[in-house]
Amino acid sequence: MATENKTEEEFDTVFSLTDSLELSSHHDYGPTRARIFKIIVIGDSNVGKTCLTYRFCGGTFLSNPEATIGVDFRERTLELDGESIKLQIWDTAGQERFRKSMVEHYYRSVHAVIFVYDVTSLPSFESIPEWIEECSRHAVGPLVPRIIVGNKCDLRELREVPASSAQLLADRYNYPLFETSAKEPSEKEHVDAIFLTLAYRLKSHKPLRLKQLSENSVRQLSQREQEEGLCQC
Ligand SMILES: Nc1nc2c(ncn2[C@@H]2O[C@H](COP(=O)(O)OP(=O)(O)OP(=O)(O)O)[C@@H](O)[C@H]2O)c(=O)[nH]1
Repeated sequence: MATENKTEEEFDTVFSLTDSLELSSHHDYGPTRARIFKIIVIGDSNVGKTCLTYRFCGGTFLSNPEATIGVDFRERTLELDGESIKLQIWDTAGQERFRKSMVEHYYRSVHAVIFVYDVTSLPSFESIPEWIEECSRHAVGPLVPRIIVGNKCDLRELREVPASSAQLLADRYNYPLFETSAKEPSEKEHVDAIFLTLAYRLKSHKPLRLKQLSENSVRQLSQREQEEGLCQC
């Protein structure tokens, strides 16, 4: 899906929804009685933020997305243990020129953050600490769950970021790590698992057992490593 400039009216609608979330935190219900959670997806340009969110919300892969300008919004409602949870996903622009006027809005009342890098681009991985730092600068609280995602695992020959380096970074921050591909149809469940992990965390308000999740993701990675050779996805 091509991203496009949002009209002021569209932004106002979303921001007023976000403002209302701010008033009562996690206990907000939309008209369908679903609790609504705002998740932002951030990372360098071209790492696949739009494709990942579209894969989760739309089910398919966007082969030719345009660069995101400002922010794009997608939603998906999940039924978890008999409860409706609506994830409002903010797909943000990676390019500085398309994001600077919007940054304050991204971080306002955020419930969870997904940091994305591209496994075929070392610079995009090296930027992750800067994105984490930006989050902290915008007063995203330490209890707001965060996940690191390495995308484009299907490009096996082009991988520049070893899974082991990514795991070291994830361990340093104690965030779960997922590696996946928005493109590979067989990875759809893995993409869903990223968002589901956050949804369960937000639903339960319980601290994530980060170490365990981290170990699980390593186990998944190494199992796949054995199965598929180089690529961990
Ligand atoms: N091979 C492969 N290509 C991908 C994958 N995910 C995204 N792409 C491609 O990478 C390019 C950038 O994808 P986007 O989703 O627009 O990246 P973005 O991070 O949203 O970029 P900005 O909007 O500029 O911040 C597009 O050409 C996608 O088709 C993936 O998992 N595998």
